Amino acid sequence: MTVPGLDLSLLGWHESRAGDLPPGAVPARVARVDRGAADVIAAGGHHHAQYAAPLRRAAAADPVNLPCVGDWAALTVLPEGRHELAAILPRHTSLVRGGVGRVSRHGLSGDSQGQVLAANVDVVFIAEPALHATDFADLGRIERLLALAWESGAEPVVLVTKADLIGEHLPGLLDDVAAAAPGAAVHAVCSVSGEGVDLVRSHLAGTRTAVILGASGAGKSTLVNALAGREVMETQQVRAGDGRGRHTTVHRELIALPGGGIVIDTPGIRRIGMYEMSQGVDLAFSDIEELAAGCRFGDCGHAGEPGCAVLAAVESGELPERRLDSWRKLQREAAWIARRSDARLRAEERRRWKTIHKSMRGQSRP
Ligand SMILES: Nc1nc2c(ncn2[C@@H]2O[C@H](COP(=O)(O)OP(=O)(O)OP(=O)(O)O)[C@@H](O)[C@H]2O)c(=O)[nH]1
Ligand SMILES: [Zn+2]
Repeated sequence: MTVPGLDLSLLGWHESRAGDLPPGAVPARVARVDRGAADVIAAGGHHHAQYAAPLRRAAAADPVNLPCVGDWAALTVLPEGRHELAAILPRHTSLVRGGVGRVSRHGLSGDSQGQVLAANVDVVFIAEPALHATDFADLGRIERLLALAWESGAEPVVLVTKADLIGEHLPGLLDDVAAAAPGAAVHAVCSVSGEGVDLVRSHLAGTRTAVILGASGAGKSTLVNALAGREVMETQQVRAGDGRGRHTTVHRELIALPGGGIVIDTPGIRRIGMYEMSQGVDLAFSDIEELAAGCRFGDCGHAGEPGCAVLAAVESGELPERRLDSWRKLQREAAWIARRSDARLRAEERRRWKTIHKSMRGQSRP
């Protein structure tokens, strides 16, 4: 008897990961997470799987260990037929958001440490409309999202969406965007006419996984639909226990595109808050880092010191002053986030020592 199986390589599975699986487990990709459980896709089909005890313990110790969309997991079947996630396989990349101080009832993310929003992402698309309201694309927002993208370890690609809206100004805008995005590809896209959609698709070749970041109204959903060639919100036939069909509407957060490639689209990624991004900021502003190497003083603050190559580049017009300001702002933001997580670590350390001291005092009492 053959069980019709899904080809997991279409979801980005590589046999090289098989060695990470514990014995008796099969690979499954996390399509959506709930408290304490996840919807996963395995070769045998879709399953709703609870987290096994060791996974719950690891997640309680550090929420970074919580399964997230895009994770590859080890799936096991319990004797009573229930599915369980035994472990998360090592992540190649992760989009991490700094702690939000949320206390969950089940203690799975009961402190304010980092939270992984998506894992094993190869490409981060940054969608910025060519025109929004009355203004052109916001270069500062592109730079900020680029810093987050670089930090994740994935390849950043900037998409200037709604390219149809600015006509002859497009080439000039693309030049400005390219200058704000050193090291990243920049494409113009119009999801309505389909122009540029193939360029977007080319970054997904070989079943790569992407996320799309961008402000509300940037055209993310329209682009996903253009890539998928259909409405992604779909009505799916689900077999109920009594064998009769029933209809449910599922919004999948992990979308396998018909032409190959996977797009992760979650509300959490859409609402971008604070992430750790100090390394990402350095990478997003590699042009300024390079210029700074030419400053006379190694610790130059680029604030009027003699022999400052960065200010000289602003003076000559090589570096837009806007970009220097944007860099300063993001560096301050990154430092603030880093300080905050340091303070959190110190507070935790203090708590731990307090507990240890308490128990030691208890022991030394006669
Ligand atoms: N002219 C033009 N309009 C577009 C294009 N792409 C999207 N739009 C329109 O822009 C609006 C917002 O698009 P969405 O795809 O919903 O934006 P989104 O980024 O998913 O927004 P959120 O769901 O709020 O995050 C819609 O009215 C779209 O029809 C485009 O290429 N050209
Ligand atoms: Zn300098």
